[in-house]
Formats: sequence, C-alpha cells, structure tokens
Amino acid sequence: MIGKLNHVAIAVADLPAAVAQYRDLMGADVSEPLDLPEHGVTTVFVRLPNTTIELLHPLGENSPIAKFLQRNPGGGMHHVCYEVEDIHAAMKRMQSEGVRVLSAEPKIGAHGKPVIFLHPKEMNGVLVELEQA
Ligand SMILES: CC[C@@H](C(=O)O)C(=O)SCCNC(=O)CCNC(=O)[C@H](O)C(C)(C)COP(=O)(O)OP(=O)(O)OC[C@H]1O[C@@H](n2cnc3c(N)ncnc32)[C@H](O)[C@@H]1OP(=O)(O)O
Ligand SMILES: [Co+2]
Repeated sequence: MIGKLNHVAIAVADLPAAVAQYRDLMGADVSEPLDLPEHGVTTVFVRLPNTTIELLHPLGENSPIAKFLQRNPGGGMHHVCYEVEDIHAAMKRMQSEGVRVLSAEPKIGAHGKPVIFLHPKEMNGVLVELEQA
C-alpha cells in the first residue's frame, strides 16, 4: 500500500543552527523557513536527490513537538513520511487493524496534500506520517 519515502523529519532546538549545518557544512539545498500554525511547527526542507529532510521547530503554545524536544533537548528523528495513493482508504485500513490515527480527518500538510499521523506505539516506536501522493 505504501509508496515512496516522502520525507524524514528531524526535530531541532535551534533552527538557524540546523539550517547552517545542512546548507554550509553538508552542502545541501535548503528552503526558507515556513510557518505552519495549523501544525504547530516551523519547517525547513532540505532537498536531497532522492528524498527530503524536514527540519522541525515548535511554533505556538501547543506544538506537537514541544514535549518531544523536552525529552530530547538535543533534537532527534521525529517521524518518517510515506506516500499513499488514497489517504481515506489508508486511514480506514489502519483503524481497522487497530492502529491509532492521530486526527479525526486528514489535514493539509506541508506540501499542500492531505496527511495523517499514526501513533508510534503501534508502529514499532516510530511516528509515521502518510501523505496522499
Ligand atoms: C510540517 C507539517 C507536517 C508535514 O506535512 O510534514 C508535519 O510533519 S507536522 C509534524 C508535527 N505533527 C505531529 O507530530 C502530529 C502527530 N503527533 C502527535 O499527535 C503527538 O505528537 C503524539 C505522537 C501523539 C505524541 O503526543 P504527546 O502528547 O507528545 O504524547 P507523549 O509525549 O505523552 O508521548 C506518548 C508516547 O509516545 C512516544 N512518542 C511521542 N512522540 C514520539 C515520536 N515522535 N517518535 C517516537 N515516539 C514518540 C513518547 O515517548 C511516549 O512514549 P512512552 O513514554 O513510552 O509512553
Ligand atoms: Co512531516
């Protein structure tokens, strides 16, 4: 059911420092920061030849990555995102197999496409995002 790896997300405590590291030290093509208030994050895309790295920093008071950074003050790998053809079909299938979907409906993600998140407890300890291709 899943297709390409769309992105790997890394939560960072210091976004400008992480941007400088990927752009200047690693030589990557790095986007401008994008505020996504509906997701509670500011994100920067690091464009690699075969996928994207999403640098995430908390935005606002109820950011879903705030607790993660409290537990991991130095940052860490936050989630992986796979592409699916039909987000509603994927959502139903996951729920029917007892995997918790973390929103009642898909939300529009950073790439303008519908996304859902699957609870890490049912996904081998990894938070998984599914994005409609
Ligand atoms: C940029 C936009 C968009 C895109 O299009 O790409 C994004 O990627 S937005 C990214 C941010 N959004 C989200 O993460 C939404 C989904 N996340 C959530 O709903 C919550 O963060 C969560 C995963 C349900 C965790 O909620 P929280 O309130 O933080 O619960 P706990 O802290 O109590 O954690 C419970 C349990 O889960 C473990 N955990 C939490 N986060 C992760 C993680 N990222 N990876 C692996 N495990 C995680 C946490 O350690 C707790 O475990 P126990 O202590 O063993 O119970
Ligand atoms: Co993401």
